[in-house]
Amino acid sequence: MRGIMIQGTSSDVGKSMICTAFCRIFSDEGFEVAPFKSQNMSNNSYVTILGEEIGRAQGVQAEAARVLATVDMNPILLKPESGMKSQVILFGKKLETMDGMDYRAQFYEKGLKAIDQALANLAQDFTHLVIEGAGSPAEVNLNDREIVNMTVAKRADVPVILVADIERGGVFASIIGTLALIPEKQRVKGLIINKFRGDVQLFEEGIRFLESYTGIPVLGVIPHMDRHEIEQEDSLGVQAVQQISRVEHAIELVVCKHPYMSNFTDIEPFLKEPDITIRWAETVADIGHPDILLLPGTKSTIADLRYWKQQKLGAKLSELYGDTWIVGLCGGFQLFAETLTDSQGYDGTAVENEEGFSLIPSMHVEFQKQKMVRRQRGTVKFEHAEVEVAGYEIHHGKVTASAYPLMHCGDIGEGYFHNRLLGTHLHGFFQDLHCRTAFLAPIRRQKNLPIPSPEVVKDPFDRWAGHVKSHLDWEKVIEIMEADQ
Ligand SMILES: NC(=O)CC[C@H](N)C(=O)O
Repeated sequence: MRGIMIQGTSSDVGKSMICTAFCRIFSDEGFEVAPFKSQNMSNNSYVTILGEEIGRAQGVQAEAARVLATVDMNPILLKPESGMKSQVILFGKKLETMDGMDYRAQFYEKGLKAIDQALANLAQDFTHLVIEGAGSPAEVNLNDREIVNMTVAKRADVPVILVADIERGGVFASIIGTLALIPEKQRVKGLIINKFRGDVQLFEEGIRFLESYTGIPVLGVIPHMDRHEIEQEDSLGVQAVQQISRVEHAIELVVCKHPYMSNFTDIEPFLKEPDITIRWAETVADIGHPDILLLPGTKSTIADLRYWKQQKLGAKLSELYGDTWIVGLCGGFQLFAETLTDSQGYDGTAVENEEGFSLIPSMHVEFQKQKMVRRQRGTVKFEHAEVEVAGYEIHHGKVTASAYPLMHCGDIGEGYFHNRLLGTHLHGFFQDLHCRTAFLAPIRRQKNLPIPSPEVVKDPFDRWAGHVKSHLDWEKVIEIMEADQ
């Protein structure tokens, strides 16, 4: 099998997004291509159609490649939770919870085996892979135990393209420093300068310097793209999820930033609405009096509940209730319960009976061993519209409360919607344009904002891939990929 690996000079240089673009371009050109990342560390996961968990980025990249996402595309997923531990997901299934030391000591061999197995499985269905690295490949203290960068490039026997982010500065030093420290430097066959702002021609001299100093071609300088509308995956991307609207009387959306927040990709769809200002609240004092207060998912509901109790969020919620639209997604929804039970600590903190914020009468959450991982769809009745929504669930908590269900999934009620309080276990709820528009309609009406009619925009993958391709020497990329190592 052939392929190409994208490594970065550090985290958040845009590796995932470059891989997404490559997946779409290869797919356009008729390659049988799949994304791959050996190990992800993220609380944003993607649910495959078989109800297994992988990192969101590989799920999204599979969509870009127009193939079904499978667990082989991301065999190892670490989901950080309370107490400095992580839940280890192997081939889509929860294995165990470990701290970092144990993980490193016990998992290395198992991890390598999983990677080889996944690569072999992918080779049966695909001819080419777009492989994403993680963090920096130059963490010299980890060289003998790493299973995310050069180890993977070697095992898959693919060339590497190194991506650097010019926005954060130090682009020359980060490229040259990385090349000086990594093992297998000869695998690096190309460089990409990402997130460029301004006139690319002004960087000509920079390109010449890099090429003559390193002997490696610069394959392209990719200008920053503001509204690409493709989901971001790791928590560094959270900074990007905020927005100041220029619209007068804009809708104010405040998001509670739980210490163990997960699935923040649920908030990204609101960035597509130019009449919404989005702010984060780390403390109750940050909340103010917004139009919408959103409590996202959390890896450790009880731990975050205790954090917010200390902050006296309960009193704030009572003050806002009935006026502000209060939205809880997954763990955020569970916070609205009267009581929560986690006898065995499946959510991270063992407790028999923890009092919740009691916004929903007789709602009780019980955390169960069995993790509910599935895709779900249902019908939601809003004030003036009934919409079909599809999303996915990932939670241990089972909720008992049936009054005012938000939606009907067949004959089963899910979530809660009454008196401007909305809660659901469904991630991806606001991703749906029709659902988002119907939810926002009464708020827009009240604020005298125009209600847009949902229009279908150009496929964001096509737009992003077109942008990347037009700034790359694409023929050279193919040549690098098809050459023998
Ligand atoms: N994704 C989430 O928000 C999960 C909520 C909670 N930690 C559970 O497992 O039930």
